[in-house]
Amino acid sequence: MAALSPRSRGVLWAVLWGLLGATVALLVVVLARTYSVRPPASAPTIWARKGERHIDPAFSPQERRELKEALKGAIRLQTVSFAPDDQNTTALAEFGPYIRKVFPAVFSASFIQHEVIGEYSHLFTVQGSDPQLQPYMLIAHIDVVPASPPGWDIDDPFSAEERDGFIYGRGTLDNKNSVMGILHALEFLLRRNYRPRRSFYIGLGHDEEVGGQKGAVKIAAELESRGVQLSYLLDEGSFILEGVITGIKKPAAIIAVTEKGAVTTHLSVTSVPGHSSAPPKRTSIGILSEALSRLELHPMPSLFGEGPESMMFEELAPEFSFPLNIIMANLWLFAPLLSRFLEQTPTTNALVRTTTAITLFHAGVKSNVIPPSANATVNFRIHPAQTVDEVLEIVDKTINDKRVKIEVESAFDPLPVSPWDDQTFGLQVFRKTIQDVFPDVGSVAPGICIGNTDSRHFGSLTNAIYRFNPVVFKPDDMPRFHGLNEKISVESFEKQVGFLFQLIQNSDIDQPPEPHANFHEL
Ligand SMILES: N[C@@H](Cc1ccccc1)C(=O)O
Ligand SMILES: CCCCCC(=O)O
Ligand SMILES: [Zn+2]
Ligand SMILES: [Zn+2]
Repeated sequence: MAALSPRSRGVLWAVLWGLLGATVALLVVVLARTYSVRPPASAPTIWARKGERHIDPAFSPQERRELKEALKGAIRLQTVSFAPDDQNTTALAEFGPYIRKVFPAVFSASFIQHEVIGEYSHLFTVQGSDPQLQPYMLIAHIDVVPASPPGWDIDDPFSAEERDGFIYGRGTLDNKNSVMGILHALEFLLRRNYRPRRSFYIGLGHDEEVGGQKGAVKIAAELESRGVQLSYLLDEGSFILEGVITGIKKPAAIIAVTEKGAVTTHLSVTSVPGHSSAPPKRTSIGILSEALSRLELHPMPSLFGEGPESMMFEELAPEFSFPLNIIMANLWLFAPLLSRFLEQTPTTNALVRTTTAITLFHAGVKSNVIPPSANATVNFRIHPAQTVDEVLEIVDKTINDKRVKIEVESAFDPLPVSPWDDQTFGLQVFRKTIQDVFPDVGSVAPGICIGNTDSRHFGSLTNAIYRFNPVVFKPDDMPRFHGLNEKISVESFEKQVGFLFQLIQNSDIDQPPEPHANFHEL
């Protein structure tokens, strides 16, 4: 220091003080955002409804047996979708008579209209006593993805076998639990002479797993032709996460306010067939395999923090203990650090970037014939901060091989982000109902549905589209989706029905009182 000229010493002191000032300022901002982050808006304590008695979701032992057996019967109907034009239509056709038999009150109520749409989908219109109240909609899907016995703990994925308190079967989580849960909640309310004030629709699509073009699309078009506008729509797509988000102790209800986009590409390479005894330097299989490997080895760029995923972590910040709470409340600063951690597992990596999944590969005709062609399908689920066009441009640049033909089978951009503020009616109802049925849930936060759902077809009927099933979801549940040992505990299913039983009643109030107001019993 002494060796420096007075002028240099002055500059150095200025720099040091400047750095200190900047550090202090940064610290103030970081701590202010952490500790001033609004605690998760808790639902109103007791939700008063004008002049109506509230019916508690207390189901008799007989009713609990009944709802369990009804779900099992639905699982046993193998309503499998293989492709848009390849479904088990026999089972789909049986589903209508089945629910008519299981839900007599729903099908006989004078104020409920049932319609079959697109041959195998179902639309119920439940006419409320107060036509002034804007209707809402609950949707779910009847169809399931295929399942075969190898790898399952039970003999038959469609047996609905009950074991250790769980009902096993394809569709127990995705999504017959919601189909049967919605109808059973309504059935139990009707048996208690309940008539809703606010009208609502129930839409049960029969081809969600293959895009929904014949079910949900037609239901939405029919309601649009009737001029229907919805106060909110609730579909599958997210859960009550327990032990899934590292660093959070209490269960967190994540309500997906958007869903990723998707693009399904078909890659192909053609070449001249010939005798395998005199092979060319490269075959179509080798060329395509190399292109696919490039896609897998060069994941899409991290966009973490540029979409609504940051809302989720900021809303959850108070649930984290120090120092994670500081990181979550300051993603503007720590997003790169957090994304490195999140990309370690498939489910959270799906929040960080557009995902790349090579799902089909067909090539070759015989072991001694040079393959005339090689074909592959790659399924991308697009991060909310990216578009179909941007993804396709990156795919083209990554493959960088004119011998590989790239075709788009289907594509749609990420969905709009639904409202998430204290004034949003649906959100108020969800918070209240979650508090009613899952009092140990520590927070309710917005999220992204990493898969795609039928709800994306209803954007012309409302902008308040939410994806959430009130089922506690643990780390070992994700692989069950479209995978092995799909199962739901009897307790979880009963609570799902209880949630829907409450949701219908809680949706009956006029408009939620100002948020954070004190609510009181009647
Ligand atoms: N829900 C399924 C099927 C689906 C695919 C693409 C669009 C819509 C639905 C999925 O997310 O994979
Ligand atoms: C939880 C994500 C659900 C995606 C929609 C489906 O696979 O039916
Ligand atoms: Zn599915
Ligand atoms: Zn589903």
